[in-house]
Amino acid sequence: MVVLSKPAIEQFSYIRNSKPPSTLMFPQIPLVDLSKPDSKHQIIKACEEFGFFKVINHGVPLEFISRLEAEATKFFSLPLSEKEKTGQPQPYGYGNKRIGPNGDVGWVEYLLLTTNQDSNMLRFLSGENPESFRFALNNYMTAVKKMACDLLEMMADGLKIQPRNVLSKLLMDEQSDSVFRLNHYPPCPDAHALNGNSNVIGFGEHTDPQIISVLRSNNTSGLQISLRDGSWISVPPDQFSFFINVGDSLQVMTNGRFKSVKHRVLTNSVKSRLSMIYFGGPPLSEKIAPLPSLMGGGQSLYKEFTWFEYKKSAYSSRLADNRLMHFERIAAS
Ligand SMILES: C=C1C[C@]23C[C@@]1(O)CC[C@H]2[C@@]12CC[C@H](O)[C@@](C)(C(=O)O1)[C@H]2[C@@H]3C(=O)O
Ligand SMILES: O=C(O)CCC(=O)C(=O)O
Ligand SMILES: [Fe+2]
Repeated sequence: MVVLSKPAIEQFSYIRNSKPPSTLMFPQIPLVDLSKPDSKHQIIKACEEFGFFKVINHGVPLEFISRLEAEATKFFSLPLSEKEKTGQPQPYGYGNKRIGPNGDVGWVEYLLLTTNQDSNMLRFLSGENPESFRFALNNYMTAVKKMACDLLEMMADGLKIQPRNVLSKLLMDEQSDSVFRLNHYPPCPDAHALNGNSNVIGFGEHTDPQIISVLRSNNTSGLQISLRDGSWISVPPDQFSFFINVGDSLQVMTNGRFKSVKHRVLTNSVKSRLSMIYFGGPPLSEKIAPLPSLMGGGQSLYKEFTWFEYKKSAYSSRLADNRLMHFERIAAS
């Protein structure tokens, strides 16, 4: 990570904390225990109320998680010139502070990869031992994709939709346009010194455009989600669990019954944060529309569009923009 001088750090956005961090902690993040028989109902409730939940007893081997964390830590510890050999994230590669193509910045460096075998995402990797990095990525991504598909099937069951693979088959498709991201947020010690009671933005507020996102981080706090009333709550970190985001596409497919969750990451002044996120997306040609059984005889809240069209529009937007707004159908009065 490039070390910024004080004037340069001022280009980052700050969040002023009105309350001390402890009172911002919110313990009631929905918790889904996949070993319990009623977990599908918990999932539906969480997707409707928060668009977000935490998963335990997930079945992803801890060894896959710690192996990838070790490889990612090694990669981000390389000199900048080495990391840059991976190529710029256009759209896949190594990125530093600039997020997306439209001027967003954050106190973060990252690796963005496609999971599509055809595109041979792993050729983007550089570093000392790309083979062991590839191996760790493959094991982790296979296990997390399987969990994402299991969750989507439980959602279909809970929503009484048949066949139960109606959502998961989009991730299983060979042409699935899924993405994998490793984010490294170095400590940002200058934030408090410069601005007193405030935090620097690591990753600005946004919703994820895909169907479902599966996030795992180390034990450093920073992730926040926005509630319906617009307030932000901190998600206590848990390195042994996964956090699930409803994406914009799943909001549309459930005709607004599930809500995509607005989230952001604040930097920590002492510890670095490392997160790994699988964004499960459909094939580019897939039509994103409400599932017929969720229309209840009513109208779709959204215009018809393909994932290609939505992605194109998303990539011409800023991080905090409401991307779904352009695809909402105006209700006839
Ligand atoms: C500013 C942007 C970064 C982003 C593409 C976009 O134009 C708007 C959506 C952003 C987002 C958020 C979720 C994922 O991290 C991501 C990979 C995605 O699919 O959409 C990022 C994009 C990115 O970093 O390129
Ligand atoms: O790094 C994190 O914890 C979340 C980042 C995020 O929301 C994203 O990459 O889309
Ligand atoms: Fe996100």
